[in-house]
Amino acid sequence: MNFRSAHEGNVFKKVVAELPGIISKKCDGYDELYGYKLVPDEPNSERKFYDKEIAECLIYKFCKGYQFHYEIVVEHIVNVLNWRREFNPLSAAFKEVHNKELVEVGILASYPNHESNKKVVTWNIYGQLIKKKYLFKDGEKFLRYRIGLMERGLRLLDFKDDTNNYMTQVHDYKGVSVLSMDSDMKKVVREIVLVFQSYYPELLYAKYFINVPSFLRWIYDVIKTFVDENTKKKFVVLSDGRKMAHYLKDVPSTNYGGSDTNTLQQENITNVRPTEYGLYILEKQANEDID
Ligand code: HEM
Repeated sequence: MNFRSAHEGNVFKKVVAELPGIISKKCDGYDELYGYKLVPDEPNSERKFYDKEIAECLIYKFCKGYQFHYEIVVEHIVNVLNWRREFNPLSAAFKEVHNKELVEVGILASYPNHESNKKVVTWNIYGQLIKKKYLFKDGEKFLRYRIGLMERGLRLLDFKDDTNNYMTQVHDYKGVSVLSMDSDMKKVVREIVLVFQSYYPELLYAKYFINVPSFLRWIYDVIKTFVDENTKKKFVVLSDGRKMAHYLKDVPSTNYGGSDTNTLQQENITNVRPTEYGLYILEKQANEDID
């Protein structure tokens, strides 16, 4: 953790110290973030889930993301926890069964030899959805699928490791044509972009949009209007997908300019498990449902 001034260090300490009270008052006690417990366990609790170092790394991300402005940091943590309590992203990631056609286009891969924060890559092969517009009709289902993928991707990060605590994402738009984006799609895209911006701060390192022909740049310009400045700086648009190899050393398959003959599907990490605390929350919810 780096503090550029005493003020930053003080804000961080204040957030850590006051968070238990804030969460119990403003989040109905919901203290889970990306599967980790943000506040210490009760002294008499049977099971212990709190990992001080991880919790502080996560709180530090919020402080950094909101420029160590105490009120804004706290407001965002409260919003994120309340959103998680309602939306239940752990369920989207580890319990719900998503449409097979969506699952097929989201691939999680890990490249331990890559440079910092390019070690975990989510590939979204959205070009393959072009003839499947019906998948965008139910925006909620699409959103739950995409958030589930995001949460599972977060499990591959190591929040204690500065070289692997952000993720990289790739959108492959191969096959997308001029008349490809209808209003259902636009609505879904907008919603996901806003959810990522509001509830997943300081997690994206770089985002590549590949196989985007020049006549589709207008879509980029439209979507960019609802993306915040900081996120936009992380975007790279490439017309030729093979150029990906300039940005990710070990890219699979020659389609992305790599020498590896593996396909993306072969690299896909499917056996991602929830954290212990995530599992505990899911089990508790299941028991409450039975009651
Ligand atoms: C019709 C085909 C397309 C589909 C199905 C599609 C799908 C999506 C979806 C679901 C998202 C939400 C964010 C995510 O899942 O990571 C998204 C975001 C985005 N897309 Fe596309 N898209 C399409 C075409 C394009 C094209 C041609 C461009 C041009 C570069 C583009 C640029 C973007 C940008 C800039 C974002 C915002 C990313 C973010 O804020 O994280 N999209 N798209």
